[in-house]
Amino acid sequence: METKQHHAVLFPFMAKGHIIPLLHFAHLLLRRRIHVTFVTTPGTRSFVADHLAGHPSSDVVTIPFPQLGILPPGVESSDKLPSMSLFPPFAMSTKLMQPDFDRALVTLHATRPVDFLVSDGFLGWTLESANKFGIPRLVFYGMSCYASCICKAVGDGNLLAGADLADDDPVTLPEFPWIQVTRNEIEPPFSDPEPKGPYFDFHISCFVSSANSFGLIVNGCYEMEPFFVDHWNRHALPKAWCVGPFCLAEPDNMSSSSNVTNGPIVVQPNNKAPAWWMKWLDRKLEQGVPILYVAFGSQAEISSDQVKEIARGLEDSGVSFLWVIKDHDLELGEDRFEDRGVVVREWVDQREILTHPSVQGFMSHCGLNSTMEAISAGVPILAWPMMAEQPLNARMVAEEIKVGLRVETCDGSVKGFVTRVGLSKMVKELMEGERGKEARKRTKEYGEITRKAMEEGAGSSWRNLGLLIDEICGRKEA
Ligand SMILES: O=c1ccn([C@@H]2O[C@H](COP(=O)(O)OP(=O)(O)O[C@H]3O[C@H](CO)[C@@H](O)[C@H](O)[C@H]3O)[C@@H](O)[C@H]2O)c(=O)[nH]1
Repeated sequence: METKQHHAVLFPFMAKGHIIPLLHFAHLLLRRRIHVTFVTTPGTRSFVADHLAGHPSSDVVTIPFPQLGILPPGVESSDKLPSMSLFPPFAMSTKLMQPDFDRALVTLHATRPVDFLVSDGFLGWTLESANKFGIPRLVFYGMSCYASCICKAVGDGNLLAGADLADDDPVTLPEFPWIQVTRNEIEPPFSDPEPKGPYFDFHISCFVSSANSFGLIVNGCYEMEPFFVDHWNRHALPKAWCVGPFCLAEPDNMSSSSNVTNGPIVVQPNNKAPAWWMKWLDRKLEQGVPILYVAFGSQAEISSDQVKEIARGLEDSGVSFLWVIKDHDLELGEDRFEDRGVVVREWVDQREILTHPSVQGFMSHCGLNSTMEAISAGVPILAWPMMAEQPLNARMVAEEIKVGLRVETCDGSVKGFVTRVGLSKMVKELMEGERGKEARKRTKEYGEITRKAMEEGAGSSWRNLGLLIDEICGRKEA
């Protein structure tokens, strides 16, 4: 007997670090035979469509990105902003998409009733849209429960209120006395002694919408942070559902499936020629040379002085490396690395790199996606957080689950400059030292845990997603 195919609408915030995990999540839903409509803007449509690979149970719907005078025309993804100082107006301008989104939802709902909406935490206004149609909303913030619990503890306790608190003074969290944070580790406006202003109000309205949503989906598994998941679910709303790591979602390449229950499944062959850096990694594997992968996500801003110092530090370390940089023009004199290190100035398939057997370490800014991709590949991290909640992810990595080490800054501040000496010392420690060895062992253990969690049928994340779908779709049908 055929069962009704459920329909989910997914609407990420316009940033690669937010779109990518929801694309992976889309594949998790497609594997459950749920029809997915992915909402995005025209400028990111092809990126989204490529990832969904024309899956017949998926659609891509675009709505225009609002054009505000303050933002450069044509920028529809925060990683394309010329400066992250434009992030607040970029994020706030998404509110102007509501009328178009509402119209899109009317059509979608009339054509194929929507069972639930998954939308980004930054798109708080989508709760109101969903409520108009009685559609339950799941929120995705792209944060671990560890980081969410710390942010909540800091906010609820007003812990950074003291005007005389210096930026690097440690503050102990009463709820988690083994954790200390500094003002420099919390993103403005929340690090201000008295947070206020339109961007603060914007976030507060997003938090309120989030708390009033059906649930929070977490890009991680319960076993990675059980204490913090339980803490969140006892003291905060909405309920957190650990259904990841999303990067372990296998694409469901169905070529034909209008009849979703019994449709033939044809796996499309991967005809892509390997990128030159993957061939380089293969060669290094044959030579038995371990590689440090160096990358800082899609939107980190690093000064050219700092980039040049990274080059010197990598050179001094004697370690072999593959370094992806966003700055296409900066002159680094790469020839001096000879065959020991390569610099890639293109978009790479990061997961493909991290799962290559020659990659034995990852110097990372600790965006949550990169963190989860490294852990699930069993690659230990050299944490160098740059912005957003990355300092908290770095704490989780180095102190809580101990799957990595941290770079040393010249003044001990999380925002401090990293010299060639500090960098090469920690690179060597990660790749060759005892602490690196210990972190590698623990990362492999956590990698195994994450893979088990995602196992079809038995894994905790797999089962959680099943329970969530039953609950949310059941509610709709009741
Ligand atoms: O050449 C590249 C560069 C990046 N990526 C991918 O892009 C994503 C980047 O995400 P992430 O590592 O989380 O970094 P950001 O882009 O910086 O992510 C933003 O979004 C994350 C999720 O909310 C937050 O944790 C970060 O702090 C925030 O900066 C990852 O999946 C990478 O694999 C590639 O595949 N190829």
